Amino acid sequence: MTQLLSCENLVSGYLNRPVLHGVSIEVPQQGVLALIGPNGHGKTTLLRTLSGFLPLRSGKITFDGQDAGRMAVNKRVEAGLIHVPQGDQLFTEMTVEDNLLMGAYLASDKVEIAQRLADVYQLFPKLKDRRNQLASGLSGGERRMVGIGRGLMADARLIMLDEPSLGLAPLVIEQIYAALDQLRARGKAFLVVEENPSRLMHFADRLCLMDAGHVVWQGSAAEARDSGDILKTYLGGH
Ligand SMILES: Nc1ncnc2c1ncn2[C@@H]1O[C@H](COP(=O)(O)OP(=O)(O)OP(=O)(O)O)[C@@H](O)[C@H]1O
Repeated sequence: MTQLLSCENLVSGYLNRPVLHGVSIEVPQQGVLALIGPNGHGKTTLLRTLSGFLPLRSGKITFDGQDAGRMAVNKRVEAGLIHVPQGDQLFTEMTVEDNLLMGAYLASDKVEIAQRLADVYQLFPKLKDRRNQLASGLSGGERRMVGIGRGLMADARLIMLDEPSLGLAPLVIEQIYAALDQLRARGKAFLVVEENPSRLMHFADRLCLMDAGHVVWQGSAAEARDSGDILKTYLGGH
Protein backbone atom coordinates (compact mmCIF):
# COMPACT_ATOMS: atom_id res chain seq x y z
CA MET A 1 0.00 0.00 0.00
CA THR A 2 1.40 3.47 -0.83
CA GLN A 3 1.87 5.86 2.06
CA LEU A 4 -0.27 8.98 2.29
CA LEU A 5 1.86 10.39 5.13
CA SER A 6 5.36 9.43 6.10
CA CYS A 7 7.67 11.05 8.63
CA GLU A 8 11.30 10.32 9.23
CA ASN A 9 13.24 11.22 12.36
CA LEU A 10 11.08 14.16 13.39
CA VAL A 11 12.56 16.42 16.03
CA SER A 12 10.37 19.18 17.42
CA GLY A 13 9.26 20.82 20.66
CA TYR A 14 8.64 24.13 22.43
CA LEU A 15 11.27 26.90 22.56
CA ASN A 16 14.27 25.37 24.32
CA ARG A 17 12.40 22.17 25.19
CA PRO A 18 12.68 19.33 22.63
CA VAL A 19 9.78 16.89 22.95
CA LEU A 20 10.01 14.62 19.89
CA HIS A 21 13.40 12.93 19.58
CA GLY A 22 13.40 11.35 16.13
CA VAL A 23 9.90 10.02 15.45
CA SER A 24 9.20 8.01 12.29
CA ILE A 25 5.67 6.91 11.38
CA GLU A 26 3.66 6.10 8.25
CA VAL A 27 -0.04 6.28 7.41
CA PRO A 28 -1.09 4.39 4.26
CA GLN A 29 -3.72 5.69 1.83
CA GLN A 30 -7.09 4.98 3.50
CA GLY A 31 -5.31 3.52 6.53
CA VAL A 32 -5.68 4.17 10.25
CA LEU A 33 -2.68 4.63 12.53
CA ALA A 34 -3.22 5.14 16.24
CA LEU A 35 -0.81 6.89 18.60
CA ILE A 36 -1.18 5.61 22.12
CA GLY A 37 0.69 6.18 25.35
CA PRO A 38 0.53 7.99 28.65
CA ASN A 39 -0.06 11.74 28.95
CA GLY A 40 2.75 14.14 28.26
CA HIS A 41 4.89 11.95 26.00
CA GLY A 42 4.53 13.87 22.76
CA LYS A 43 1.41 12.65 20.95
CA THR A 44 -0.20 16.08 20.69
CA THR A 45 3.18 17.62 19.87
CA LEU A 46 3.50 15.19 16.95
CA LEU A 47 0.07 16.22 15.56
CA ARG A 48 0.95 19.92 15.96
CA THR A 49 4.23 19.37 14.11
CA LEU A 50 2.51 17.51 11.29
CA SER A 51 -0.11 20.22 10.87
CA GLY A 52 2.54 22.96 10.93
CA PHE A 53 1.51 24.68 14.16
CA LEU A 54 4.93 23.79 15.55
CA PRO A 55 8.06 24.16 13.43
CA LEU A 56 10.02 21.10 12.47
CA ARG A 57 13.58 21.27 13.84
CA SER A 58 14.81 18.37 11.77
CA GLY A 59 13.49 15.34 9.93
CA LYS A 60 11.22 14.91 6.95
CA ILE A 61 7.45 14.96 6.43
CA THR A 62 6.06 13.70 3.13
CA PHE A 63 2.32 14.07 2.47
CA ASP A 64 0.80 12.73 -0.73
CA GLY A 65 4.22 12.70 -2.38
CA GLN A 66 5.00 16.33 -1.45
CA ASP A 67 7.70 17.53 0.93
CA ALA A 68 5.42 19.03 3.60
CA GLY A 69 7.79 19.64 6.50
CA ARG A 70 8.17 23.34 5.80
CA MET A 71 4.85 23.95 4.05
CA ALA A 72 2.62 26.70 5.54
CA VAL A 73 -0.34 25.51 7.62
CA ASN A 74 -2.88 26.62 4.99
CA LYS A 75 -1.01 24.71 2.26
CA ARG A 76 -1.18 21.55 4.34
CA VAL A 77 -4.91 22.11 4.87
CA GLU A 78 -5.35 22.65 1.14
CA ALA A 79 -3.57 19.34 0.52
CA GLY A 80 -6.07 17.61 2.87
CA LEU A 81 -3.93 17.21 6.01
CA ILE A 82 -6.40 18.17 8.73
CA HIS A 83 -5.93 18.44 12.49
CA VAL A 84 -9.00 18.13 14.73
CA PRO A 85 -7.54 19.40 18.02
CA GLN A 86 -8.13 18.16 21.53
CA GLY A 87 -11.04 19.94 23.23
CA ASP A 88 -12.70 20.79 19.88
CA GLN A 89 -11.67 24.51 19.94
CA LEU A 90 -15.02 25.69 18.58
CA PHE A 91 -16.09 29.30 18.13
CA THR A 92 -18.65 29.14 20.93
CA GLU A 93 -20.44 32.40 20.05
CA MET A 94 -21.03 31.28 16.48
CA THR A 95 -23.71 28.91 15.23
CA VAL A 96 -23.06 25.26 14.45
CA GLU A 97 -23.31 25.96 10.72
CA ASP A 98 -20.93 28.94 10.85
CA ASN A 99 -18.43 26.81 12.78
CA LEU A 100 -18.67 24.17 10.06
CA LEU A 101 -18.30 26.74 7.31
CA MET A 102 -15.09 28.00 8.93
CA GLY A 103 -13.58 24.65 7.96
CA ALA A 104 -14.12 25.50 4.28
CA TYR A 105 -12.41 28.90 4.46
CA LEU A 106 -9.98 27.97 1.68
CA ALA A 107 -12.75 26.87 -0.71
CA SER A 108 -14.55 29.29 -3.02
CA ASP A 109 -16.91 27.09 -5.06
CA LYS A 110 -20.33 27.54 -3.41
CA VAL A 111 -21.75 24.35 -4.90
CA GLU A 112 -18.79 22.38 -3.57
CA ILE A 113 -19.14 23.96 -0.09
CA ALA A 114 -22.90 23.18 -0.04
CA GLN A 115 -22.15 19.56 -0.98
CA ARG A 116 -19.56 19.21 1.80
CA LEU A 117 -22.07 20.66 4.29
CA ALA A 118 -24.76 18.23 3.12
CA ASP A 119 -22.27 15.35 3.59
CA VAL A 120 -21.51 16.48 7.16
CA TYR A 121 -25.24 16.72 7.96
CA GLN A 122 -25.82 13.29 6.46
CA LEU A 123 -23.09 11.89 8.72
CA PHE A 124 -24.27 13.81 11.81
CA PRO A 125 -28.03 14.48 11.41
CA LYS A 126 -28.12 16.02 14.92
CA LEU A 127 -25.98 18.89 13.65
CA LYS A 128 -28.51 19.64 10.94
CA ASP A 129 -31.23 19.92 13.59
CA ARG A 130 -29.03 22.29 15.58
CA ARG A 131 -27.46 24.19 12.71
CA ASN A 132 -28.74 27.60 13.86
CA GLN A 133 -27.89 27.07 17.50
CA LEU A 134 -24.82 28.62 19.16
CA ALA A 135 -21.98 26.15 19.66
CA SER A 136 -21.86 27.15 23.35
CA GLY A 137 -25.17 25.33 23.93
CA LEU A 138 -24.07 21.96 22.55
CA SER A 139 -23.44 18.75 24.47
CA GLY A 140 -19.91 17.31 24.58
CA GLY A 141 -20.76 14.75 21.89
CA GLU A 142 -22.29 17.39 19.60
CA ARG A 143 -19.23 19.59 20.03
CA ARG A 144 -17.02 16.69 19.02
CA MET A 145 -19.21 16.18 15.95
CA VAL A 146 -18.77 19.84 15.00
CA GLY A 147 -15.00 19.54 15.45
CA ILE A 148 -14.85 16.52 13.15
CA GLY A 149 -17.37 18.05 10.74
CA ARG A 150 -15.28 21.23 10.48
CA GLY A 151 -12.31 19.07 9.49
CA LEU A 152 -14.42 17.37 6.83
CA MET A 153 -15.47 20.75 5.46
CA ALA A 154 -11.81 21.27 4.53
CA ASP A 155 -12.05 18.21 2.29
CA ALA A 156 -9.79 16.15 4.53
CA ARG A 157 -7.81 13.25 3.13
CA LEU A 158 -6.00 12.49 6.38
CA ILE A 159 -7.85 13.40 9.58
CA MET A 160 -5.65 13.76 12.66
CA LEU A 161 -7.87 13.37 15.72
CA ASP A 162 -6.58 14.21 19.18
CA GLU A 163 -8.46 12.10 21.74
CA PRO A 164 -11.88 11.90 20.06
CA SER A 165 -13.32 10.00 23.01
CA LEU A 166 -12.06 12.40 25.71
CA GLY A 167 -14.74 13.33 28.24
CA LEU A 168 -17.59 11.54 26.45
CA ALA A 169 -20.00 8.90 27.79
CA PRO A 170 -19.50 5.35 26.42
CA LEU A 171 -22.64 5.47 24.25
CA VAL A 172 -21.57 8.78 22.67
CA ILE A 173 -18.06 7.41 22.06
CA GLU A 174 -19.69 4.55 20.15
CA GLN A 175 -21.64 7.03 18.02
CA ILE A 176 -18.48 8.99 17.25
CA TYR A 177 -16.56 5.85 16.28
CA ALA A 178 -19.50 4.64 14.17
CA ALA A 179 -19.23 7.91 12.19
CA LEU A 180 -15.46 7.47 11.90
CA ASP A 181 -16.06 3.96 10.54
CA GLN A 182 -18.34 5.44 7.86
CA LEU A 183 -15.69 7.99 6.91
CA ARG A 184 -13.12 5.27 6.70
CA ALA A 185 -15.38 3.29 4.36
CA ARG A 186 -15.51 6.44 2.17
CA GLY A 187 -11.72 6.41 1.84
CA LYS A 188 -10.52 8.81 4.53
CA ALA A 189 -7.26 8.01 6.33
CA PHE A 190 -6.74 8.69 10.04
CA LEU A 191 -4.05 9.39 12.57
CA VAL A 192 -5.77 9.05 15.94
CA VAL A 193 -4.42 9.83 19.38
CA GLU A 194 -6.04 8.01 22.29
CA GLU A 195 -4.67 7.45 25.74
CA ASN A 196 -6.78 4.30 26.12
CA PRO A 197 -6.27 1.94 23.17
CA SER A 198 -9.35 -0.24 23.80
CA ARG A 199 -11.48 1.93 21.45
CA LEU A 200 -8.94 1.51 18.70
CA MET A 201 -8.66 -2.26 18.55
CA HIS A 202 -11.35 -2.48 15.84
CA PHE A 203 -10.66 0.86 14.18
CA ALA A 204 -6.87 1.07 13.80
CA ASP A 205 -4.75 -0.95 11.38
CA ARG A 206 -1.65 -0.26 13.41
CA LEU A 207 -0.83 1.17 16.81
CA CYS A 208 2.25 3.16 17.79
CA LEU A 209 3.18 3.46 21.44
CA MET A 210 4.93 6.73 22.35
CA ASP A 211 7.10 7.21 25.37
CA ALA A 212 9.22 10.27 26.17
CA GLY A 213 9.16 11.53 22.58
CA HIS A 214 10.06 8.17 21.00
CA VAL A 215 8.00 5.47 19.31
CA VAL A 216 8.85 2.51 21.53
CA TRP A 217 6.58 -0.13 19.98
CA GLN A 218 4.40 -0.50 16.92
CA GLY A 219 2.28 -3.27 15.52
CA SER A 220 -1.19 -4.35 14.43
CA ALA A 221 -4.16 -4.38 16.80
CA ALA A 222 -3.84 -8.18 16.99
CA GLU A 223 -0.17 -7.87 17.92
CA ALA A 224 -1.09 -5.27 20.54
CA ARG A 225 -3.54 -7.75 22.08
CA ASP A 226 -0.83 -10.42 22.12
CA SER A 227 1.66 -7.99 23.62
CA GLY A 228 -0.37 -7.45 26.77
CA ASP A 229 2.78 -6.89 28.80
CA ILE A 230 3.89 -3.93 26.70
CA LEU A 231 0.54 -2.18 26.97
CA LYS A 232 0.27 -2.99 30.65
CA THR A 233 3.70 -1.56 31.39
CA TYR A 234 2.97 1.70 29.63
CA LEU A 235 -0.74 2.12 30.08
CA GLY A 236 -1.55 0.29 33.30
CA GLY A 237 -3.42 -2.59 31.69
CA HIS A 238 -6.04 -0.83 29.53
N1 LIG B 1 2.60 24.84 24.74
C1 LIG B 1 3.57 24.14 25.37
N2 LIG B 1 4.69 24.77 25.83
C2 LIG B 1 5.67 24.08 26.46
N3 LIG B 1 5.63 22.73 26.71
C3 LIG B 1 4.55 22.07 26.28
C4 LIG B 1 3.46 22.73 25.60
N4 LIG B 1 2.51 21.80 25.29
C5 LIG B 1 2.99 20.62 25.76
N5 LIG B 1 4.20 20.79 26.35
C6 LIG B 1 5.04 19.73 26.97
O1 LIG B 1 5.43 18.82 25.96
C7 LIG B 1 5.43 17.49 26.47
C8 LIG B 1 4.59 16.61 25.55
O2 LIG B 1 3.23 17.05 25.62
P1 LIG B 1 2.09 16.52 24.63
O3 LIG B 1 0.89 17.37 24.86
O4 LIG B 1 2.64 16.40 23.28
O5 LIG B 1 1.86 15.05 25.22
P2 LIG B 1 0.68 14.03 24.94
O6 LIG B 1 1.35 12.70 24.87
O7 LIG B 1 -0.14 14.45 23.80
O8 LIG B 1 -0.18 14.12 26.24
P3 LIG B 1 -1.59 14.85 26.48
O9 LIG B 1 -2.60 13.84 26.13
O10 LIG B 1 -1.54 15.18 27.93
O11 LIG B 1 -1.63 16.08 25.60
C9 LIG B 1 4.90 17.56 27.89
O12 LIG B 1 5.99 17.49 28.76
C10 LIG B 1 4.23 18.90 27.95
O13 LIG B 1 4.32 19.45 29.25
